[in-house]
Amino acid sequence: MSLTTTSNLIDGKQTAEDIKAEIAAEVAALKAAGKKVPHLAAILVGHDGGSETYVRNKVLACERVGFASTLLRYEDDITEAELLAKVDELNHDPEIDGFIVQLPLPKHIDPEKVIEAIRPEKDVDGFHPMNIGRMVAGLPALLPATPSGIVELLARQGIKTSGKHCVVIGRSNIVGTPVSILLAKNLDTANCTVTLCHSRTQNLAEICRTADIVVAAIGRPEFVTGDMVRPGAVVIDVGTTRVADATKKSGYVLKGDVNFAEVAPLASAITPVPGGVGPMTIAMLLLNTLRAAKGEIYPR
Ligand SMILES: Nc1nc(=O)c2c([nH]1)NC[C@@H]1CN(c3ccc(C(=O)N[C@@H](CCC(=O)O)C(=O)O)cc3)C=[N+]21
Ligand SMILES: [Mg+2]
Repeated sequence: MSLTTTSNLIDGKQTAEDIKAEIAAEVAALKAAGKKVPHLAAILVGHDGGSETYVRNKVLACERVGFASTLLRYEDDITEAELLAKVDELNHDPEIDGFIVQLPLPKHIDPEKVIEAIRPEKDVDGFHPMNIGRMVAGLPALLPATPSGIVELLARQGIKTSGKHCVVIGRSNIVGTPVSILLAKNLDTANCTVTLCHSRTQNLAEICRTADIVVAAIGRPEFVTGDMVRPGAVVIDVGTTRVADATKKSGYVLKGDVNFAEVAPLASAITPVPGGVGPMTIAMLLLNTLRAAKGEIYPR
């Protein structure tokens, strides 16, 4: 066993802690100036285990940085009309600076309708078409948290992106599509050449092997295998799927979209699951809430 192992692990947890410390300092300054602290609300419908964990982590993160937070819980038989009414209450509540509706929602509720009902100024998930449209147009916007977290993580790790070929796998509205747009932008932290791959892509493995940076956002555990990654590539794993495991006290293990055992030895840098992209998502949600509270994007 070597005593001088250098790790290629990208520490998303620590980077998220750094961002939270910066936010906490700003909150302290707001407080000192006699201003109200940012207030995030989260709507959670039903009892999905993953959603419970993520929302709990978001509330804990609010406490950590000095935000106020409110968790609104509803049973999964809430009607769409009732949920839309709750959204509108939050839209008009001057105490609430930003809020999210945790996804997925029960099948009888149309998530697009709920997202469109959120006032763009309070849409700290950055999912509203107004924020997506402004992002695409390069206008100031509340950016979706996972995509902006990935860009921020690469930047803070000193990973060069300009001119690099980035292959994004997955085209969801939440991750794949927006991260491909952000990474292609003419920004110091982006400027990539982006290829967006999905379930209909031909020669996926071959395309992946041409990537300097791979972003895996498919939602299928261990989808990216060693033969798909060029030695020296940077690998960003967005997946967090709970896979049943009777040997664990929780009854499950968290699996990324990357076969870590095969890919980590090849990669120049790789995000672990947990402790990679997930904590960054939460840090960027807090940053959006701070921006919303300060009226940075949509002046009040
Ligand atoms: N309206 C909405 N906004 C979201 O941002 C949103 C959503 N719905 N639905 C689901 C996805 C997923 N997501 C994660 C957030 C944190 C972790 C996270 O903190 N993960 C920890 C591990 C947590 C665990 O132990 O399960 C980690 O990777 O280290 C993961 C996933 C936000 N999402
Ligand atoms: Mg993660």
